[in-house]
Amino acid sequence: MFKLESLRSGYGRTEVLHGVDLVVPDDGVTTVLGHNGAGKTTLLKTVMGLLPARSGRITWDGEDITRLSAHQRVRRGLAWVPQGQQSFGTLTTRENLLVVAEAHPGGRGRLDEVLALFPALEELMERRAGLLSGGQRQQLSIARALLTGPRLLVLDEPSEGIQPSVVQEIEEKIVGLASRSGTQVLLAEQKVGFALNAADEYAVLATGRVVRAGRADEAAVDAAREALAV
Ligand SMILES: Nc1ncnc2c1ncn2[C@@H]1O[C@H](COP(=O)(O)OP(=O)(O)OP(=O)(O)O)[C@@H](O)[C@H]1O
Repeated sequence: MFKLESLRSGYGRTEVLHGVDLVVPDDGVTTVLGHNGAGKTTLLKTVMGLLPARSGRITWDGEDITRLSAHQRVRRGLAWVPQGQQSFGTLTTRENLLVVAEAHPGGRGRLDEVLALFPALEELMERRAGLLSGGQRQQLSIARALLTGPRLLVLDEPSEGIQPSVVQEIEEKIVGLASRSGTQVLLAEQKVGFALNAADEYAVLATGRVVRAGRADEAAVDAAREALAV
């Protein structure tokens, strides 16, 4: 289990997260819901080690990883898909994949498996990433992260700026990742439908505090909407 306990972090003198508790179950998906500025990206960056925790703990299968560098966390199996479908725009899809595949042990061997998950990318291998649609770029971003062979995939607003039909496809891939290949997923979202369809657990974040959390069952939709409306 991946666990955050009383996690605090922020920027300069400003504390943004004021003691966040959260779990990502084994083989499971946890989504963090919240409006713009609630602290979702700050939370994910602290999980990745891109921002230091000021206090509190991050543990993974019992190991305290709170003070590990981002690099050490990646080596333990964390992978990061940042907001905004980031990739190298002037490189082709193939080059974008190979840059990651070659930098990680076993990356090349995972290429076929990852392309089987995102077959749309196979037809776009020679196209520059900068010319792909938002949905295609998002698939490329997730594929790049999967080439590292992660045990926990961290995604920041994967549905942002993507047309609804593709959002559903990405949602299905994320659910499949957790249930079929046992990859844990932690994702931040603003869209309640997407967030809860894909998730086993959810937490609603408001001004850096968890104001609602629980199983992502049918009752969660109303509970999450109510918490977001406050
Ligand atoms: N680099 C930074 N320096 C200072 N303050 C920051 C920085 N990045 C974010 N903040 C502030 O931290 C707070 C939380 O921002 P954060 O980006 O974590 O929210 P979010 O929930 O991810 O929002 P969004 O959905 O808009 O990405 C906001 O008040 C924001 O202004």
